[in-house]
This record gives sequence, structure tokens and C-alpha cells, in this order.
Amino acid sequence: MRYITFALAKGRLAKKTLSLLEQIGITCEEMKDEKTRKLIFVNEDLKLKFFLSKASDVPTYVEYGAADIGVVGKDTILEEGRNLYEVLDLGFGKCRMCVCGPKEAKKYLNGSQLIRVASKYPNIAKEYFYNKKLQTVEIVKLNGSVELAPIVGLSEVIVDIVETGSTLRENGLEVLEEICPLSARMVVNQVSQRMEQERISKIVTALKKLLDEKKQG
Ligand SMILES: Nc1ncnc2c1ncn2[C@@H]1O[C@H](COP(=O)(O)OP(=O)(O)OP(=O)(O)O)[C@@H](O)[C@H]1O
Ligand SMILES: O=P(O)(O)OC[C@H]1O[C@H](OP(=O)(O)OP(=O)(O)O)[C@H](O)[C@@H]1O
Repeated sequence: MRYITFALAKGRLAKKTLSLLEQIGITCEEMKDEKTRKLIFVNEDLKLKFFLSKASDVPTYVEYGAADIGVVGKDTILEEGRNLYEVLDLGFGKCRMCVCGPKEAKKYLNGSQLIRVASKYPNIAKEYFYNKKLQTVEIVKLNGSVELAPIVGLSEVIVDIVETGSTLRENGLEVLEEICPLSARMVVNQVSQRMEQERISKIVTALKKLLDEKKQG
């Protein structure tokens, strides 16, 4: 039997992903060792392979079929725009993609003045402002601590993830507009979905059942 390969986003989402998989009997003990430098893990009994990669690379591995299944945030799926099937909302890693800035910056969001928008998510930002028909924006790509940009005068507003809102509050910024809700999703390679339909469906169905039970309980 062929192996089914999982690409999992490392970082914030990894622990919960492994825990959910474990609850449906998909285990990979070796992977839980945070000190390991090993990159790929095999469960011989279940004929499964697993690897952790940078979140933004998960959709790439899945589109190319290097992984059959991926688990990654909706933000990354939207930003990467890869060809894949999104099959399940896993319900954790919940947060929101928002336009944020100082209160006074709200006026720019319906005006015609040229503004800069800093973001780790330039594609999401570009699409949002395009759909809003606000074309007087210049998107500036940053790689982290995006809240700094309006504080130091790099941009008027930012497009970023908001979870508790603490980062915004502590820096005198606020949510000006909400773009969309986010959470961790399961994605599947389009060919694998057909070729391994039975095995993949079994996994998705088991996860759905588990998530439904959790919701009710
Ligand atoms: N408060 C939050 N901040 C950022 N991401 C969050 C938050 N809450 C949930 N998430 C989810 O977790 C994912 C980010 O995980 P993590 O911060 O580990 O990776 P990353 O920021 O993409 O990686 P890197 O720091 O290497 O750029 C996001 O893609 C999002 O879906
Ligand atoms: O609403 P909060 O609960 O404060 O969470 C949101 C913050 O967390 C994320 O940053 P992260 O910690 O991933 O660091 P980064 O800014 O370097 O990406 C995100 O980019 C926000 O800055």
C-alpha cells in the first residue's frame, strides 16, 4: 500500500493538529519530541508519513503532491492561492484577518488619498482593497511585528491577524475593518483526493465526527 503523507504547519498550530490526529488514532510519537532535528516521520502500521514545514510552505507541498494532506491556517491558504481542495474546518487557531491602525486612520479607508498598507499578507490585502474599489493603496510587504508600521510612519494602516487584540491595544491601534474569520483547515491534493479517495475520506469523516462530538459535549 502507498503511504499517505501529511504536511503540517509547524509553530502555533502544530500541537493541536497532532492532538486532533491522535484522538482519531493517527499517532506519531517521534514527532512530539521537540528536540528532534529529524524532518520526516513514518507510521509503518498505518502506512502514513508526516512532516512539519513552515506554514506558508504547506500549500505548496500539497499542490505539488509532495504531501497528500495538509493542515494550515485559512490565512495561509488565501495568501498562497494554490490549487487544492479545502476539505475541513478544524475549528482551532481561530482569529480574524483585519485592517487595523490608529483610530484616526479610519478616514483613509473610504477616501481617495494614497495610503500605504503594511502586511505579511500582501495578496490578501491587495484583493481586499481591490474588491473595495479602493485603488489608491500601496501594499508594503513585511515579515513580522507588522503593528510597528503605522507607529513609525511606514504605513497608514496594516492588514494582519487579530486574536485577543492585545497587540493592537498595547500599541494604540484598533480594528478598523474585518476582512474574514480564520481557523486551521485541512487541505487535500487534487489528484490524491481522487486516487486515495477511500483512505482520505475515512480520515476526514473521523475528524468531522470528533469535532461534532466536541461541539456537542
Ligand atoms: N494570534 C495569532 N497570531 C498569528 N497567527 C495565529 C494567531 N492565532 C492563530 N493563528 C494561526 O496560526 C498560524 C500562524 O502560526 P505561527 O505564528 O506559528 O506561524 P507564522 O507566523 O506563519 O510563522 P513564522 O513566524 O515562521 O512566519 C496563522 O497562520 C494563523 O492561521
Ligand atoms: O490579537 P493578538 O492575540 O495580540 O494576536 C495577534 C498578533 O499575533 C501575531 O503575531 P506573531 O506573534 O505571530 O508575531 P509576528 O508579528 O512576528 O508575526 C499577529 O501578527 C499579531 O501581531
